[in-house]
Amino acid sequence: MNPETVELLHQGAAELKLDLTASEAGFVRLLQLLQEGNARFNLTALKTERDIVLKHFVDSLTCLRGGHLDGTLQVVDLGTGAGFPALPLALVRPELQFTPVDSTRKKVDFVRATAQSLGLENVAPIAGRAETLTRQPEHRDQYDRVVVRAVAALPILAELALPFLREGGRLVAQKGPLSQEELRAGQRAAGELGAQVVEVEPFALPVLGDARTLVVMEKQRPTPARYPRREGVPNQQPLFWSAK
Ligand SMILES: C[S@@+](CC[C@H](N)C(=O)[O-])C[C@H]1O[C@@H](n2cnc3c(N)ncnc32)[C@H](O)[C@@H]1O
Repeated sequence: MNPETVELLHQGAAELKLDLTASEAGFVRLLQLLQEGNARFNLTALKTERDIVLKHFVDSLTCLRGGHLDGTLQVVDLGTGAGFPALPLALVRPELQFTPVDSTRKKVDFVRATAQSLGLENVAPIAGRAETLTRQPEHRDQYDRVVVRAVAALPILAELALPFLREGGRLVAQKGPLSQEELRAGQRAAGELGAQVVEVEPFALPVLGDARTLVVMEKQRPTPARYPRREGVPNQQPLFWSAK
């Protein structure tokens, strides 16, 4: 990582009130592993150091806003792709135990190998679809948090994520700008699935200023057994949402 990019990483983190001195070497290595992975198979559309550092690393760290990930927690990263937001969060929060989930085995293999290479013992990825994993007793109602970035519209996320959570657990969804329609559908879906939207916080991505929204849902009752519907249905027929 060139010195200007290292500086941007620290500048972005400082806007989030994070000190990355202890984890800087991990981020430098993560960038290298991502670029090597990209050369072998197309892992992420972002290729430049600056884009990866600001739009993957710093963007992932914004999930820490609001303190929803404070403590010793079991956290699913739903639709982790190449490991976002789980890998940057795991680098700065060793007390969080991450289960990154993705339906694409190739991506999960990359995240596992990368976590091993970084010496991250708090990352244990699994391959599978949320609709199927949350039908398994070892994954349903088990986790304290689900984090998610860039996977689907809110009502779809609610159906895929809330079944992972224990009562009192929270879904922390990092989104772009949010329409009133999507928010309303998300609120109705949350209610249907046993949860409530407890926070909607618009903010600007550090350094770049791009619009982001952190949406937090808290699970208050068990999710009805009929959810999630079978694989693909939450995306094809989102609850309370036709604008997709
Ligand atoms: C656009 S990528 C986002 C990756 C990553 N979260 C990020 O922010 O860079 C969405 C990922 O979600 C995964 N995904 C979508 N639906 C899923 C489901 N139902 N269960 C598990 N993974 C899913 C896809 O395979 C894909 O890797």
